[in-house]
Amino acid sequence: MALMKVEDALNHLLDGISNTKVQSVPLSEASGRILAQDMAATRNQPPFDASAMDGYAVKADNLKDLPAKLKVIGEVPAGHSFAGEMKDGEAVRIFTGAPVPAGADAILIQENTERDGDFVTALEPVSNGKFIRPAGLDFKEGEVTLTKGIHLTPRQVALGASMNYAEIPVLSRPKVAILATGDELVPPGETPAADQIISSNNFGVAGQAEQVGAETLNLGIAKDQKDAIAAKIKEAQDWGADILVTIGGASVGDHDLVQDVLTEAGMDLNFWRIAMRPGKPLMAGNLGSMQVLGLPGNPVSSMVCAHIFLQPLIRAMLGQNETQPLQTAKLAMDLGENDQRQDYLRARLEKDTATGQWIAHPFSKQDSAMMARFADADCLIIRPPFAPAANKDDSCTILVL
Ligand SMILES: Nc1nc2c(c(=O)[nH]1)N[C@H]1C(S)=C(S)[C@@H](COP(=O)(O)OP(=O)(O)OC[C@H]3O[C@@H](n4cnc5c(N)ncnc54)[C@H](O)[C@@H]3O)O[C@H]1N2
Ligand code: MOO
Repeated sequence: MALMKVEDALNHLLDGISNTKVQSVPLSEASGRILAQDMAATRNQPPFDASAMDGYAVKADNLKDLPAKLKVIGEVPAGHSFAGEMKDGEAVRIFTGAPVPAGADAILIQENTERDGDFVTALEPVSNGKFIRPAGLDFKEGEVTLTKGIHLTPRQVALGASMNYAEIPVLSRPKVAILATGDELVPPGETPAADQIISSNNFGVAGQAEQVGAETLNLGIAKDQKDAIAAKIKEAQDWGADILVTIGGASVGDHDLVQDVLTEAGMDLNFWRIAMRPGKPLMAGNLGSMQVLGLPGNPVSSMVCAHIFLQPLIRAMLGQNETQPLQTAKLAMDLGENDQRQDYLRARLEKDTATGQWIAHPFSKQDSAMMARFADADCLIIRPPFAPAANKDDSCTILVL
């Protein structure tokens, strides 16, 4: 079977993906979510002409000849209104956020006054409208201030609150169930037998899924037995997974059963085996409405495939279709010519202090089982299939991790 190009596989995977599942969440849970509908203000903000300062509501014309003595006819704190109308020669004591009394057209800050009993003397002039926030200054009723599809930041959540929404309609988080497979695996914290290792990939993959907005379910570890794997697939379906991610058992060995079990359960295979390194045995398919992504078991392979395939899939389900931005760096060493598989070389980044450019140092060992090296990497150097040999200082394409 020929290997499929990464780009073609990604196009197949993302073709027709969307998510129309919408839920309402309280404001306290809205930050970081994707807004599912336009949101219009249900009121003006401020809802009235409001004082921006602590001082006196005045008529600006009364302050032409200074000092000007005005009679203080009342007081209006925030949350209260002044009943009645102010006339020439009068002032109302006012505080920040309070509605401006009828008849007043400016706020004189208290620092520019002298108070004496029921009278206040203005020491400075004030222009018409000074320190008054007109009704609707911030936003007006009916105005769409939050548009569908945005990634809600804390600022936008605060805006939603000030528009008087207690809940916000957001796209549901894609549900990603993650299954590790293999007789050799035990969960972290247990005592493995001499021939066993610790299952680690599922935690890294879950973290990557959550990073881009998914909800995850750790299905644990299935032994290399068909019925054990089948039971876990059923568990994913019962949970309502949008995506089932399997880890391991994707290759061609006698104990690589995952694809067989999925096929027996009714999966339509989308693609299998990609021209990439690491990640060659990657598989994708559909089991009913559930997307299935079969990641290779080697720890670095599963993590790189999650970057290149799982994260874009989740993001597409959240309507976020732009691709991960790639950058360029200078190579710190010569590289030989590449074969048919697109290479993702683990590398450390260093900043050239003279030019400000990134310099990428590929690790000398690139074994896809070496998680400690991968954890230390800053980027992946992407080398297309059949890339010619490259020299130190040549430009290279990197994906910053
Ligand atoms: N004859 C061939 N053999 C292999 C090929 C091939 O094309 N022909 N491909 C190789 C490549 S490339 C990869 S990658 C691996 C992937 O194989 P599987 O997806 O079947 O993975 P496993 O065999 O189950 O495991 C590989 C390796 O990773 C460890 N592993 C698995 N799951 C976990 C986990 N959850 N946490 C930590 N480590 C895990 C497992 O113990 C193995 O050491 O196949 C090559 N073989
Ligand atoms: O290409 Mo496989 O994904 O090691 O290491």
